[in-house]
Amino acid sequence: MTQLAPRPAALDRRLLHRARGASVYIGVCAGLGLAQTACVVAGAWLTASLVAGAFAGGRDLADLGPQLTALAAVLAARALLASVQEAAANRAAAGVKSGLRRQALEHLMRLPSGTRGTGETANLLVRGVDALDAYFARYLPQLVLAVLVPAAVIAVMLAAYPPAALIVLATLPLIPLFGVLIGRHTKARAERQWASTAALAHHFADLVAGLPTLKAFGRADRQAGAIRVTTGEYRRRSMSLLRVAFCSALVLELAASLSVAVVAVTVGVQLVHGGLAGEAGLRTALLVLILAPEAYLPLRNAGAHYHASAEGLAAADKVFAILAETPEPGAAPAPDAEPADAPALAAAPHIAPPLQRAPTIMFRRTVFAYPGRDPLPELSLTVPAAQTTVLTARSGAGKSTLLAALLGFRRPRSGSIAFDGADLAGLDLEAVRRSIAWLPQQPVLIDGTVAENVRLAVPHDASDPAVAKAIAAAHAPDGRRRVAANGAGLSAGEAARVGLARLLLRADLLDTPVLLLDEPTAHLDADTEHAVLESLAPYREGRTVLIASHRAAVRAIADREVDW
Ligand SMILES: Nc1ncnc2c1ncn2[C@@H]1O[C@H](COP(=O)(O)OP(=O)(O)OP(=O)(O)O)[C@@H](O)[C@H]1O
Repeated sequence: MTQLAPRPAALDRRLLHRARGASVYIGVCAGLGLAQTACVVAGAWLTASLVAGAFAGGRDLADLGPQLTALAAVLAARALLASVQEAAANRAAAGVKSGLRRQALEHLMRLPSGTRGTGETANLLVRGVDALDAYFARYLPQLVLAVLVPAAVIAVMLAAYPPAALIVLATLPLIPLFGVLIGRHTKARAERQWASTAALAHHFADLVAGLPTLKAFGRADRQAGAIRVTTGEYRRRSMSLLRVAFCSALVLELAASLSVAVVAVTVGVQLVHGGLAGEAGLRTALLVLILAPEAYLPLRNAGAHYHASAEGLAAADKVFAILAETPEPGAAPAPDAEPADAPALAAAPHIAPPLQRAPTIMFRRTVFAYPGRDPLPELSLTVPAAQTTVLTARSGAGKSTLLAALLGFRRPRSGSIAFDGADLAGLDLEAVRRSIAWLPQQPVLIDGTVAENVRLAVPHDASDPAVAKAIAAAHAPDGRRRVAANGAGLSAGEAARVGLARLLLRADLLDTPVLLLDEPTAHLDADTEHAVLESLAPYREGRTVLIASHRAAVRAIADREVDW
């Protein structure tokens, strides 16, 4: 599992920079925050004037009518501003989240494949990024208010009753100070909690995929036990994070309440001793008493929401770690690459055109190695142009690895691969891939019809007759037949033929000079195998074809067989 990157600052610049519209949102927050601050001060002033006028000034309802109306208007404006704020926050959060997901997905497509867990990545981009709601919709607006409201309150208090302003000024820093101290403690817990969420997602994804096998071997109950352990760990860590969040809220609440109490006692003593006398004195005392809690409220809220947004920030960190990973050489630039990416793109290999004719493919002293495994034996091999070569090496010798390497999905540890003498490492991978039609050993099938699955073979939309032709040539099931995710609903042989139809459609529409087929007839009966190989014959003409197979019928069509 990748390590979490360092914790982002309270106001995460990368997040604001990466997310289009986020800076506009901060501007909107600031504007709304200013208006809300004005409402807070005006509301306090009007309430204090009304109460002081009624009790110390002896004014009746008719006298106080205009002020009452003004107070109602201020309260209504405050409620309206809060709902506008909420709407803007949700809109901004939705935009930022979809932007981050899009950037991460586009970047993931440019990274070497097979390097990260599916469950973990899906969890990060769905649940993790969703957790940013708390950051954008609740924390950021409170952060803006936490700057504006205390400043306004202190300014008003300085004018009305300076001792109260000094008390607020002295005690206010306690809130962020305690917040930071507790926040440091939260950091490690939030990271651990995120790690256990990721482990849980990974475990679930694996379990669901392998459930039939586990049931067949009577291991499903054991897995339930493993899930119990993982969920128990997740629950323990979530509770521990929540405990810190509750304690933090309590400490901040306590600090704020004590500070307000000090202000209240000071004002009360002045009222008793006549320091604040008459209607004006009562108005000042009430104004200070009403405003004092308002000074602490946004800071306390910002502290509380920071904990709620910690998970989203930890997830954003991981998304940035993905965005910082170096794309594979020759990967297409991101559609909206940031200006900062420009030098890296300028240094990308020369963009070569797709291979124009059937190439000779050469593996020169190539060694492949998987992490934690002994390297596969060194291999030198020439695949002649416009011929069909069948790889018959034993199972596990590295045939699929070889085919994947031609697509740039695996890179040799040493040695080289060349198309017509041009080293693959120096070619544009996108262009090379456009020149190849590939049938993997287990074609990935998506939820949809057979025809929709076949259409995936080409980047643009293929015509119905072209799809139908490919399906017929591959002897694949009817194009209208439904396929569930992962090919559920099709037999292994049918799934393989849908994969083959993809290869044929791609070869037809993109005129790819190279065909790579990994065990194309592994699940087929002799008659269907014969029919499929016959259909393949015209597509092999004038193309460099490389097939991994041990089947006698496939070997029979080979111009050349290679074993090692
Ligand atoms: N992702 C991976 N991680 C670790 N080892 C791998 C990975 N993929 C393949 N291997 C190992 O690399 C070796 C070659 O695998 P590969 O699938 O290329 O063989 P193959 O000749 O195609 O086998 P088969 O005929 O059974 O399909 C095997 O020992 C396999 O266990």
